[in-house]
Amino acid sequence: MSKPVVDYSLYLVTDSGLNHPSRTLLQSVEDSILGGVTLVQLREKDLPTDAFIDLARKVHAITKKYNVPLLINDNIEVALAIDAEGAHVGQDDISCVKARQLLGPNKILGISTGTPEEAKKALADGADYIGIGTCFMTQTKSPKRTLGPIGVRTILEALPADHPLKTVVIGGIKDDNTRRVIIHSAGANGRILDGIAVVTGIVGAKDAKVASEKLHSEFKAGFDIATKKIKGDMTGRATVDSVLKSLPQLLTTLREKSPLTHHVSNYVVMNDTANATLALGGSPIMAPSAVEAEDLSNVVSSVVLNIGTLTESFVDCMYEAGKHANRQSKPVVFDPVGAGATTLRRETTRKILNAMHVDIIKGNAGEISTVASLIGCDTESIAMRGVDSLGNGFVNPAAVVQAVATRENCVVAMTGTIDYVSDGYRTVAIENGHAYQGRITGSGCMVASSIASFAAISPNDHFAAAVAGILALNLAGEHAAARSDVHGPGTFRAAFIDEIANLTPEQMLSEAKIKAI
Ligand SMILES: Nc1ncnc2c1ncn2[C@@H]1O[C@H](COP(=O)(O)OP(=O)(O)OP(=O)(O)O)[C@@H](O)[C@H]1O
Ligand SMILES: Cc1ncsc1CCO
Repeated sequence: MSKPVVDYSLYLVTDSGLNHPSRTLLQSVEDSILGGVTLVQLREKDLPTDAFIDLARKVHAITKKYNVPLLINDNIEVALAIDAEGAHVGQDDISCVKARQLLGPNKILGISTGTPEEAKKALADGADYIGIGTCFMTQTKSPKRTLGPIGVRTILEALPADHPLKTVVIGGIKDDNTRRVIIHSAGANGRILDGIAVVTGIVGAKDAKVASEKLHSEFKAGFDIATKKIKGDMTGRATVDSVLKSLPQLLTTLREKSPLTHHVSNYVVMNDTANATLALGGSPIMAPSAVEAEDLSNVVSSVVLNIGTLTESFVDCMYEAGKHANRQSKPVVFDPVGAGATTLRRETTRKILNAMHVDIIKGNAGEISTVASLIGCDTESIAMRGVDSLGNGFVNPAAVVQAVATRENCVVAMTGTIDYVSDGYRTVAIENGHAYQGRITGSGCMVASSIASFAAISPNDHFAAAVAGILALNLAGEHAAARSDVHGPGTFRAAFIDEIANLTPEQMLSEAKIKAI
């Protein structure tokens, strides 16, 4: 019999210890197949061979009924005894080469990998697929360091794009992280994960069929978006020209709808960001407790996460708020304040980018540079901090925002004398604003709030939201600085809030100094 063609998209890995007490493992397997599982691995670390064979036969009877391949974990003897479709081995089990010899050429063989080197070796040793993990911390595995989508991407990028080796991700994959794992791990070489391997999310779920259906549809949604990302598909994105024309209407809509934004922000700027949000026409709620983040996610229209004054409780709240905003498709604006300054800030920034999908990253040049290095942007080719660097520290700032936006599949707004915004497809430079903005604390944080208010009313175009958010405050900055009653940063601060409120939609068009790049 020739090797079966495998659909890796939803791969169930069983674990009797984690199986929901309301049903047997066999029921879990059948329900999950009815819900869309395309491949099953029977993993029984503690069963003696005879009992393992017995259980494997029963599972195989079910999988065969639905034409779903069954792989046996680790034990090649069991795989051969029941004529399973293949086997999966770990790094510490029988070697891939030996397993292939025993199984023959027509069985499916997979191996667990956690580094680019292991992945390349698996390819050379004749594996059909690799399981890449551990992606997130799980009940079954607690490695010292998890890969996160960024680590998964590094492994995908180490593999040749055109080789038939398939890839699945494993470790803490759930319905609420599947989509972003697939999108974020998509490699610059065009490699997209072929599937997700799930343990607890299915066998431990109350209803294995419903859980599988949800996981399958999240995988498909993520795969479609990742494919578009890889192809650089502009479908559905307005041109820069039409975005600029839409800016007055965006301000009008914001004022009509007055969207509520959940701020998990820092102690220094909380009051100013709340007032700036109100002056613009939005509604702020400053809520740093993780306990109310889920409730709030039902009523807010966007979220700002700001790491300015980092404490453990702030971080907990950011994870909760981000996770629930993702679940409800509400935009998340991330402001990695001082991201490069300390290990805690770097690590928190890395964890936030791994733990949720951030729709818009807003930062100054230093912060965006830190993000770029954390996510593995090719810093050489985007020419960061060169000798001829411009005011904001990059030889080519537009290339930096474009590269980070492409890699994270989000919008990046980099502030400074000139602001740069990109979604990876469209990039602009905004030349409005006044030096006084750089002389008061929190002007960047207020920009994040403004972007979040606009993102709430522009859910399908966060690029337009970021451009509008920056422009609105920069115009207010120019107007405030020109006032005869402004004599320095103190009077500017008050006048700035006034001028945010006084800004007219028409000025968003007539005074904008925005260039497409
Ligand atoms: N010299 C300047 N000329 C024009 N606009 C400026 C200038 N300095 C800052 N701005 C504007 O101020 C806003 C905040 O940018 P900045 O890069 O200073 O933020 P930041 O460093 O993150 O601030 P903070 O950490 O205090 O919140 C942006 O809208 C930017 O355009
Ligand atoms: C000054 C300062 N310190 C932590 S946060 C903050 C405000 C700028 O974001």
